[in-house]
Amino acid sequence: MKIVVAIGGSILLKEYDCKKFHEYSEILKSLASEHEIFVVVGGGKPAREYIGVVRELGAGEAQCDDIGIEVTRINAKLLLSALGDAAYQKVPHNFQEALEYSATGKIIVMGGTEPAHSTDAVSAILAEYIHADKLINLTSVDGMYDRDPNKYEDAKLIKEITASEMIEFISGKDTKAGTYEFFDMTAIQMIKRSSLETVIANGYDSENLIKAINGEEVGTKVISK
Ligand SMILES: Nc1ncnc2c1ncn2[C@@H]1O[C@H](COP(=O)(O)OP(=O)(O)O)[C@@H](O)[C@H]1O
Ligand SMILES: O=c1ccn([C@@H]2O[C@H](COP(=O)(O)OP(=O)(O)O)[C@@H](O)[C@H]2O)c(=O)[nH]1
Repeated sequence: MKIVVAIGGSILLKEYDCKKFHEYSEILKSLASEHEIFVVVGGGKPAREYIGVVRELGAGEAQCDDIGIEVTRINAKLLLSALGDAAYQKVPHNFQEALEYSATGKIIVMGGTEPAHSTDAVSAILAEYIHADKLINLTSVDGMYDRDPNKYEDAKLIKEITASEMIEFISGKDTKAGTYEFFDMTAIQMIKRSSLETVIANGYDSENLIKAINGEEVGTKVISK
């Protein structure tokens, strides 16, 4: 299978250390013996901190996004360091480059592309671009809830949702640099139009990636309609 894995910066850089990079590099290498793997890495706390500084310096939102993109690419480089020879050692800056580099047969790792969306959107566009079989989005919570689980103790996990329902849910949410809500609109629209099989799961437990690939019940399944 061709699989796009989005790993939130909140997972890889919860602490500023190499543990999660190592853990994911081992799993991705073993998956790559059977599947074609593309990874999209988010910015996490470092991106939000840098965006905060440049915003204070007077930068507009698109420029703040640009700083965020740079940070996602640094995170992508860190994962490339962990993956070594199993990955193509250059971060694609757009989808065409990602496709080009994948001809090497190696794991591809990228960050952001252009302003006005998050890496969730990058992963969904990439999945459409390369005709992926599956998109797996690994984030810091167990999936999509009926409301923010970090704010509401009684929030309920949604096991299955259609892309159309998600669009309704997310419309009107904040879209400032560094704070693209849980899932951004562009990402969901891509999932809807490309009939992409998508799972959102908790990336703190890297076993969830294997479960999602094997079609076991984990996190939230997004149905593309
Ligand atoms: N309905 C929701 N379901 C799940 N998480 C939500 C929801 N609304 C807001 N969140 C928040 O979204 C956060 C995950 O998104 P984000 O911080 O962008 O992570 P990532 O680094 O994985 O992109 C969670 O920590 C959670 O607090
Ligand atoms: O293609 C991209 C990817 C990222 N970003 C910026 O980089 C930040 C960090 O990316 P991430 O996907 O981690 O966003 P988050 O979900 O944390 O807002 C985002 O908030 C955006 O400001 C962007 O503008 N374009």
